[in-house]
Amino acid sequence: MLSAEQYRERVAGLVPPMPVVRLPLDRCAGLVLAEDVVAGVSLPPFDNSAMDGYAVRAADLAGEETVLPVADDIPAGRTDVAPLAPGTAHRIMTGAPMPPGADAVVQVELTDGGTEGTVVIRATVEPGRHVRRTGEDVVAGTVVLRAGTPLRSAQLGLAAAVGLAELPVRRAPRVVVLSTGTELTPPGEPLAPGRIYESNSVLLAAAVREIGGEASVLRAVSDDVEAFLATLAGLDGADLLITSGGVSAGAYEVVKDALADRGVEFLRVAVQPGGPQGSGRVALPGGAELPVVALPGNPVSAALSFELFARPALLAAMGHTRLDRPRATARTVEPLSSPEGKEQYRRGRHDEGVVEVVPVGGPGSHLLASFAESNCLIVLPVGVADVAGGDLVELILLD
Ligand SMILES: Nc1nc2c(c(=O)[nH]1)N[C@H]1C(S)=C(S)[C@@H](COP(=O)(O)OP(=O)(O)OC[C@H]3O[C@@H](n4cnc5c(N)ncnc54)[C@H](O)[C@@H]3O)O[C@H]1N2
Ligand code: MOO
Repeated sequence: MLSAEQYRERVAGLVPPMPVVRLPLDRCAGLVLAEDVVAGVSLPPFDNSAMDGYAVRAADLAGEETVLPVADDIPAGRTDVAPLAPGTAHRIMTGAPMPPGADAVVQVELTDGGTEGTVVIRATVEPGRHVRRTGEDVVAGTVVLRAGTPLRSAQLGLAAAVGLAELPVRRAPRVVVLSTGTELTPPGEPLAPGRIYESNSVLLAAAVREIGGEASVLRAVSDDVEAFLATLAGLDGADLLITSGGVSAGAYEVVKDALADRGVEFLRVAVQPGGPQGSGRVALPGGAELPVVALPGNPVSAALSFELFARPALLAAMGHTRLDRPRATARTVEPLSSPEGKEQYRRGRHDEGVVEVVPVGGPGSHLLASFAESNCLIVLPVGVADVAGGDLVELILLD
């Protein structure tokens, strides 16, 4: 039996790094930058005003009130800005280029707001006041975003600000999710006796999309090996197949029966939930090799197996270097027990400061509602059988 850590390493090697592609900015959110990006322009690209007001020479202002002639009006976007003559002011708007010769801006609230003719300025200012200097934020020719940076809104805004329309990224992995089980009925349809609604494919596809992957769901296949193998025929472009169900010890273990002789190893991992697992590479009818992670069918087992094994593998393939969720320690308000020799993951809700954690529901891997209610996992490592109320436990923070 492999430990959770050993199995995680095995699955990590399954999905190769995604190819680098150039994508328009609006398709880059959630992906990882593949190359350093150099700014073609400085930010700001020119000295400009930080306030609506008047561009002046600071030395021209003296005493409580100065009256200056207003020689020009500079809205943002103007490109033909005349120099400021000594002893005059230009009305200027936020973001407009500073006129040559001016060294400060007086905000309009400190003036009489005069436009034609003259302005009365009721303040003095130091040189540089309310002027945003060229290159203060970014200097043209320098690296603004490093390879390996996860691209979120702030990074994409910066790329656009330095004039880039697209970025080199590792493309999203294409993950096919396939759940198996003759008992499964798609949600929305009437439920016959002995059947249950299919939920794993919805949960797993959402979990793939949450980390920026592309997920497509194949209709749940029945426990029929031929039907299962037939679905593999159309999977040439996929980067990973995630199956759920059919991997344990029963008489109708469709995934195991179909794939055990085709490159997928089925084994037990010392975790609960998530004991029975399968992983490997399957040769597709077209000749390509498809990485497969075969997860157990119990809903919480499938979810946790994705969390512990498939998620880090996909994140690494996308170019992420931080593969783990944040962890914390907190006091459990209730006692907990765990099967010896297994790493157990209990569901819990921590309070805002992550001081205390309330275990939610029991350890059973069918308890999907308590999983949905939780915002963390409580890790009970191998060797820990009993934890008393008030003891410190390690948490994986999910929110
Ligand atoms: N004799 C043994 N029986 C079982 C063992 C074992 O070691 N010996 N292991 C148990 C553990 S632990 C798990 S986990 C499950 C894993 O079983 P399978 O991966 O073969 O999954 P199934 O039998 O197909 O389903 C298990 C359970 O989950 C429900 N299920 C399956 N798929 C879905 C889905 N897409 N949406 C919602 N619910 C699903 C299914 O109806 C079953 O109730 O095996 C134990 N048994
Ligand atoms: O490993 Mo199973 O996932 O305990 O229910």
